[in-house]
Amino acid sequence: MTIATTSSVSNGNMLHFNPVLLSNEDLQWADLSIIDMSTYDQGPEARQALAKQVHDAMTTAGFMVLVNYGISEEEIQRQVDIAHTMFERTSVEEKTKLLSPIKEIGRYRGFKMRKYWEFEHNVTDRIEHFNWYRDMKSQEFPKAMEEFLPEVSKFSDTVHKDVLYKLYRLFALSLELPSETFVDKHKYELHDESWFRYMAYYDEFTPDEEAKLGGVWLKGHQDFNTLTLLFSQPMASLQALDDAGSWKYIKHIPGSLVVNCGAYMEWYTGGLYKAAKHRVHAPPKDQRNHTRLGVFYFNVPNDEERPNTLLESPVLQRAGITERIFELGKEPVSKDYAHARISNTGKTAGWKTAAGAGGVEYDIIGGVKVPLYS
Ligand SMILES: O=C(O)CCC(=O)C(=O)O
Ligand SMILES: [Fe+2]
Repeated sequence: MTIATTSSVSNGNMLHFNPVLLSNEDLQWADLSIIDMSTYDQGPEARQALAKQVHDAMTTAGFMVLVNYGISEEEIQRQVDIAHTMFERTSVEEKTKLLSPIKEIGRYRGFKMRKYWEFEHNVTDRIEHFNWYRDMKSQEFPKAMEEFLPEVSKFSDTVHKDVLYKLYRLFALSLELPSETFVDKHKYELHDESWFRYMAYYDEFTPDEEAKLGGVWLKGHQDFNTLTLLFSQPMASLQALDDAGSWKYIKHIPGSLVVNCGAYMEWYTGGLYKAAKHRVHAPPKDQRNHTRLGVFYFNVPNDEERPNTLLESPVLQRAGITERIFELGKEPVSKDYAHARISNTGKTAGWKTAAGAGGVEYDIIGGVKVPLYS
């Protein structure tokens, strides 16, 4: 068994996480659009050009990479350091006390410990995560995070009210919808099941376990939420499935933000925008034996929203989309569907089935067909 080494040095009250060095191996990279947000406030033409890029990225891979979006590389590293400090300094007893009520009520707030998700051939995951709501007063945090809570709160607010809202305004523009269409469905002030996450993948499968999983650390899937924001990390590990059926690594651009289209955005656009098919694979040899530690935001609509196709979009109309994904009034309710998806992740037959390369299995969750990719 390999021992995952997480190199860290102490900096006052804080541990510093040393990210793995970039790989020198010749890897197959996904060809994703890079969107430079520095032009967002440079007038209607510049914004229209960004919206066009969003449209093109979302109608193809369902992935895009933002640069110059207002959060620096240092600020991301600071969040990773807080995550590292918190994971290292929180006892198993405290983590157990703050366990996510995943099974009980399908909610992520709190910790998911390793080995909870069940994958192929009876192998369980090696992923630990801690999740929080943007209304941070509504939950308990581990003690080791307490002194950092004001800055975590500031970071979370900026991600939602600045980065995400700008993105939603670009999405609306790209669909020729009123500017606040998506902002109004994902209001900062209202409650929903969106979750921020610190997520650690420990490189500690036995060779036998890893062989049973074909080197896959998290099976190919689509996120169910509207958009996922993944702060880029140096370990080559996240992969996108391209149209030719090949998995390609997503290249690290320091300080960038990987944006992933989820199922709700696919529903809102009647399938015009594609929920990104992605997975997490073991890194190349020169990045082994290092923990992969990242920061994420998974955004879902406010609790009472019922995501369905926005047929009023002239872009959808021109694309010939005339039917809603759900009959009016039969759409899942955001808070209920989140419950169904969260409680079933890593637990259904689809997650446990080894279909072989290129295979797709389906679970039915909340009446919706949910694919998993091998
Ligand atoms: O770890 C990553 O980069 C992606 C994680 C992921 O796909 C998920 O949690 O849904
Ligand atoms: Fe995902």
